[in-house]
Amino acid sequence: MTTETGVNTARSGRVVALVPAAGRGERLGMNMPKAFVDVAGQTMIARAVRGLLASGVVDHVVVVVPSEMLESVADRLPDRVTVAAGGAERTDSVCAGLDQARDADFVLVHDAARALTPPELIRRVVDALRAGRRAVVPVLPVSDTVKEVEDVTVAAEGHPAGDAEGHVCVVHTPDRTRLRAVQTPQGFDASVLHAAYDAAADVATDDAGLVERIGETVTCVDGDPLAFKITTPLDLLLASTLAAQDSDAHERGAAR
Ligand SMILES: Nc1ccn([C@@H]2O[C@H](COP(=O)(O)OP(=O)(O)OP(=O)(O)O)[C@@H](O)[C@H]2O)c(=O)n1
Ligand SMILES: C[C@](O)(CO)[C@H](O)COP(=O)(O)O
Repeated sequence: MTTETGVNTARSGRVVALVPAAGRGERLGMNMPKAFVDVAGQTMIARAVRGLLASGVVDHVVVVVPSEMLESVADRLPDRVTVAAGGAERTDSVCAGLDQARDADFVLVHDAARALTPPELIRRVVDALRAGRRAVVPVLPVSDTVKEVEDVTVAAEGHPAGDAEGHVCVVHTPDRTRLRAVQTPQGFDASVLHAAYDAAADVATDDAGLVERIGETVTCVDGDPLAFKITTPLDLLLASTLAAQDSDAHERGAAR
């Protein structure tokens, strides 16, 4: 980035990516930690790490795995990748990774479950950090109408008595043009992420949520549909199909 006076303000510094991969994968229902599930010949965690390294903008990766898998993973790590033991909640796992990223100037936090994230998206996040943004999230417009709802069995007084049978009712329809679905990697100036985690009183569903709570501005860059989170069996089917198509296309290209 260049200012009006011609001074280059691009920020240099070491980029460390944390890959929380210690989740149980309850919604996927494969009876194994989700990050170790195969997607067309490679585990989710291997795909996520390869994408980060292929971006060319990440210096080091810390994968955060269930504690019982620490030793087996440590035995077969590629260069520039280290491992930490995760915790009960995603925020605990990110905290464990952050402890191993004390030398970072910029930190990316990237779900192993977003295994097909294109390297271009990772570069967009890092470019925004280097241009001076302190917290960056990739986002997509929301295509469904989203409702805020309330369980009327636990609602405040004023609802009709007949509603108190476990109905869920709509209380509000937010303006969809102001909503975005948020992906990863989320990128941060390291000092900002450390401050957010130091101040965190409870868990949040994403890292930028903790950064918002300390009053920092979070900047949006374009996300990518391929960075979807593999959460359910349908997501896994989609990811496996896309990844298999991609490797078929590579093989056809190599055979030409
Ligand atoms: N205690 C946890 C929980 C989640 N994660 C990681 O955070 C990312 C996003 O979480 P999610 O997709 O919800 O994974 P799970 O927690 O495994 O899924 P579920 O809620 O269905 O069990 C995943 O890469 C997951 O491995 C983690 O490192 N530690
Ligand atoms: C961090 C995240 O991927 C941003 O969309 C998401 O909030 C993780 O949520 P999950 O319930 O842990 O999958």
